[in-house]
Amino acid sequence: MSDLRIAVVGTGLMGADHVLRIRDRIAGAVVSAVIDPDTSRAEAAAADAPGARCFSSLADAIAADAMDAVLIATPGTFHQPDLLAVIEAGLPTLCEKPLTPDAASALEVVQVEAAGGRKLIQVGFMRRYDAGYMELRKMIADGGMGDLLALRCAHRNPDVPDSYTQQMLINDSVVHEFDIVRYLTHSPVTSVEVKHLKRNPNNAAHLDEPILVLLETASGVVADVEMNVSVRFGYQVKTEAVFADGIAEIGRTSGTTVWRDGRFSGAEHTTFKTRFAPAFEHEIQSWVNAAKTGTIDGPTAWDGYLVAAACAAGVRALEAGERVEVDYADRPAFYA
Ligand SMILES: NC(=O)c1ccc[n+]([C@@H]2O[C@H](COP(=O)([O-])OP(=O)(O)OC[C@H]3O[C@@H](n4cnc5c(N)ncnc54)[C@H](O)[C@@H]3O)[C@@H](O)[C@H]2O)c1
Ligand SMILES: O[C@H]1[C@H](O)[C@@H](O)[C@H](O)[C@@H](O)[C@H]1O
Repeated sequence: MSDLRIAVVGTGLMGADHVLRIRDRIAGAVVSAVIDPDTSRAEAAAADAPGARCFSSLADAIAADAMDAVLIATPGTFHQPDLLAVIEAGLPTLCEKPLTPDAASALEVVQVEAAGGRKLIQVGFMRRYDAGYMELRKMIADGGMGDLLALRCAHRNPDVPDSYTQQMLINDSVVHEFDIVRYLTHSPVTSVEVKHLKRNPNNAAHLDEPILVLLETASGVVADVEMNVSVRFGYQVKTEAVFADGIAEIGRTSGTTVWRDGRFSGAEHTTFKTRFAPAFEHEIQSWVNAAKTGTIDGPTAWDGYLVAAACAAGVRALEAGERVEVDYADRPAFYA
């Protein structure tokens, strides 16, 4: 079978990284088009992808029949029109998280996809492809450690761009925990509460963080998430699962520890690019394999909608300072 021709939409931090990954690490696919209104970025990405054509809009690339599948890596606020366009064009698509930044526009994507009768949209919740999270999910399902009582999560970023807003603490960052908590527990998030921790003086003036987010699932598991985006010294995503008969922890270090001069030291990641590199690779290879048969293999648009609905409650909880119940639309039979 010939290589899958992928158009990468948005060639910023994430899109440029995906271009290199597809070129160097993914089998059976090539980057055939790069799309960005910022032509210098598109050209820089094209230079990394032999044979790729540059476009300034997805519409132009679709009109030129430049791809078999699409990888959307633009900021979430730009996702919805492109998602509707790829559904209309029948193109299997991997869309970086969030599906869209609000529940109403996410639900519209779901409804349009369902009406078209083909699952074409996969959402980039790459933690589902991380070895640690996969092992933890299995451990929870196996039940060998007894009931799962709680999840204790830390999500720490060294910094964020100037364009990062207070609401993005929830719908750009904790968005990952909204998905993974449901994935780990097989149970939807039903309520959200947010507490402000003591403000970090290192953060930008418009950000009031770190925050502590409490997610409760229908099964009664509470997950607490320390969301902290100005730690400066590293990137860390870790989860401790508290069971009745033991504790499991994933994500603490990136490898070798050294014992020297009476002290232990070890490496820690400084970016999601390395922390989740194997997960991104696993995610994209699975998606490529499925896209070659015209479908997807991972979190669906419905998963993206559920997270968007939970994030909407999260933003209300952040702003109102009170516990907020999540309001979900009924699941269309198409996603049963
Ligand atoms: N899974 C992860 O861990 C992870 C990590 C980083 C970013 N992301 C996601 O990836 C996406 C991109 O984030 P980023 O940090 O790379 O952003 P970025 O700002 O670095 O890059 C975005 C690029 O998109 C371009 N763009 C904007 N509108 C466009 C349009 N309509 N068509 C084509 N290009 C357009 C911009 O010019 C820019 O070059 C976001 O959805 C973000 O949440 C995911
Ligand atoms: O877009 C990024 C990305 O999703 C990272 O995985 C996450 O740690 C950051 O908080 C977020 O801003």
